Amino acid sequence: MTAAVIDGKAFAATLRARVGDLAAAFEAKAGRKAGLAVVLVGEDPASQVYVRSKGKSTVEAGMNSFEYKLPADTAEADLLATVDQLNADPAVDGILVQLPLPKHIDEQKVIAAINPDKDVDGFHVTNAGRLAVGQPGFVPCTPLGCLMLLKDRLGDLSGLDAVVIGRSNIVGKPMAQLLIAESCTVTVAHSRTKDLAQVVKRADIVVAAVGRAEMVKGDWIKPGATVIDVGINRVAGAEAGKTKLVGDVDYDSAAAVASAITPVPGGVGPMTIAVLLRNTLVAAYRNEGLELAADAV
Ligand SMILES: NC(=O)C1=CN([C@@H]2O[C@H](COP(=O)(O)OP(=O)(O)OC[C@H]3O[C@@H](n4cnc5c(N)ncnc54)[C@H](OP(=O)(O)O)[C@@H]3O)[C@@H](O)[C@H]2O)C=CC1
Ligand SMILES: Nc1nc(=O)c2c([nH]1)NC[C@@H]1CN(c3ccc(C(=O)N[C@@H](CCC(=O)O)C(=O)O)cc3)C=[N+]21
Repeated sequence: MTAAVIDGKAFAATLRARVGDLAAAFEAKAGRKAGLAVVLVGEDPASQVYVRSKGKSTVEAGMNSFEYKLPADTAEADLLATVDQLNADPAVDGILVQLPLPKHIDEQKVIAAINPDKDVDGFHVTNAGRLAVGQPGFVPCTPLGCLMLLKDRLGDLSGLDAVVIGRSNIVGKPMAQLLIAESCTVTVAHSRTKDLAQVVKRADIVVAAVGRAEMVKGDWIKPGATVIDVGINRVAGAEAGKTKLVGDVDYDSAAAVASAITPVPGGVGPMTIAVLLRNTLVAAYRNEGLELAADAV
């Protein structure tokens, strides 16, 4: 079998277009644009690329982008003051503080400072709790993007065996919550999991969010399974001095057995940004007390 390629880039473009239409409708009703503030502390080149890309997509979708670039030695108190200022700013509907933060800053403290109703990353404990108990709130962008791709491909997920590899607060755990809510039978694997290959072999759905280049091999995959590769790993390329992006899944061997698979790049990554815009739009409607149909976007 040669797996179908799940085109996250194309799906994300469609989602961004829908968000753009609704952002224009929001502006007409509210008399202002929806706004996303992105805060970057330090000069990590990969983070700078993401932040630039987020800013560009935000403006393209007809929303305001407010970028805050703070030096790497910014004091925690000053970052918390910036978050407070954004919490109080009515032009800002969504706040994203790019992670990871420099070592001297307590990430949990910063996330806790964000108003949960502006927490478009869905990282605040209030939103994690809402997801866990099935209340409306903000869901982290990457796992929600993965779920959209899965539902688009498979329709009803109920009764399917899903294995999530990784248990981080930003990807693995919320991904597992979403799949439980879809009535999958969910296994969460991590670095202490025994016989990972055998665990993965059971799965109709494999979500790999490990951070280890090409770790998941084709012979771990059940024939016909759907594989979602969240990993973004920069490795040495074929040409000397050049690098390339690879996922957490060994693409060629997995594509030979899976029925469908996301590529890296062009899979989950573009979905993350599109869902961020979607969450910002939803935040804007809620913050203005305007109706937005649950299935609008
Ligand atoms: N496409 C996108 O938009 C995004 C991509 N990413 C990418 O997704 C990947 C995961 O990110 P994130 O969740 O933040 O990473 P973390 O490092 O926070 O978590 C990695 C998880 O993988 C587990 N793990 C590590 N090694 C192994 C192993 N050998 N076998 C089994 N499990 C293992 C860890 O287990 P333990 O808990 O036991 O340590 C941990 O739970 C990264 O490649 C990241 O770049 C992340 C966010 C967005
Ligand atoms: N508060 C916070 N929220 C995040 O959502 C967040 C974060 N911090 N820190 C870093 C991770 C990582 N992340 C990605 C977003 C887009 C791509 C993406 O668009 N990737 C392209 C390739 C881009 C390239 O070529 O480098 C793709 O996969 O096709 C990847 C990774 C969001 N993150």
